[in-house]
Amino acid sequence: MPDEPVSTLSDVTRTYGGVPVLDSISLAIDPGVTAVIGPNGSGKSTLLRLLVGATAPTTGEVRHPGATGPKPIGYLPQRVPFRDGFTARETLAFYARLVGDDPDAALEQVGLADAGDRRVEALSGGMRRLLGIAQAVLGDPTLVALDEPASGLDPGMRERAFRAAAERADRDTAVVISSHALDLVDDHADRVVLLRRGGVAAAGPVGRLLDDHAVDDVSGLYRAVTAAEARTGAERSDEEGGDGDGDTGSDEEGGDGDGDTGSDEEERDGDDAEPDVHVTGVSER
Ligand SMILES: Nc1ncnc2c1ncn2[C@@H]1O[C@H](COP(=O)(O)OP(=O)(O)OP(=O)(O)O)[C@@H](O)[C@H]1O
Repeated sequence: MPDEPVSTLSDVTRTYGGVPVLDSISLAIDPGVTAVIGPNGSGKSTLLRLLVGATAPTTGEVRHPGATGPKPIGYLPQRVPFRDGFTARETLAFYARLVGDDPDAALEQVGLADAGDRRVEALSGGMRRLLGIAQAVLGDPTLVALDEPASGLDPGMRERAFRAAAERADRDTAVVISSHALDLVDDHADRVVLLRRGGVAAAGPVGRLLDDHAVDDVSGLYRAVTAAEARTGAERSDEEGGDGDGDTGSDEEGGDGDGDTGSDEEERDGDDAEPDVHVTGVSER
């Protein structure tokens, strides 16, 4: 395994309307599959956007010491903007030409070989997602960041999408996947980053985190960490005479709220009343 991580975030804060969405995060992204999990609105998409350079940090630094090659970074955004009027194959061929890759092999890999002649606007939402994954991994990037690749896919396809993504990871390549599909995270992730209220609540190899928290799977880890943090928040609120935020439930099934609709200048609702229970600066290194 190379000594240097593929990417690093050093003390990164990202604010919207002056409110930190991610607060002083430090992470090293090593080769392998890293799953970014956490409740709706915890900053998963923002973390991926920061990683790929789609959003600039407000403070701190994102670096890519190990991301190399003609296309160092591949990215599947939460909503994929393909241009209408072209077929799936034509769409991929356009991007494939830029990096000398084979569009048909890419279609095959995500299970869209039979849909190559269909226009992108006629594809189902799930098929567009698969096409987005195929586009993201064209050119064999060293850092692949996929935002909710399994969202909207049927059981067979979500497994296929995750497997296709995970297979990209090797001793040089990091695949970072944000997802609410904790069963797939269990099956395919080497490491987990669990975001919670703007901070990294847990990060590290899956096996080690499960041992540390005495749980059997990633769902158990999610529940253990979010419940422990909610308790901490309630304790703090008791001490401060407040009422806590009572956010103990899992948001895994809370749909795929995208929270990614506005410009960076857009103001969001202030939530300053939330107890500040971030565990920041957890690094895998
Ligand atoms: N461009 C933006 N302008 C204003 N606020 C934003 C912007 N992008 C994200 N946010 C806010 O940042 C917070 C985190 O959003 P983000 O989409 O990163 O969370 P998430 O964990 O990916 O959520 P989900 O699981 O619902 O997709 C949310 O409160 C969201 O409203």
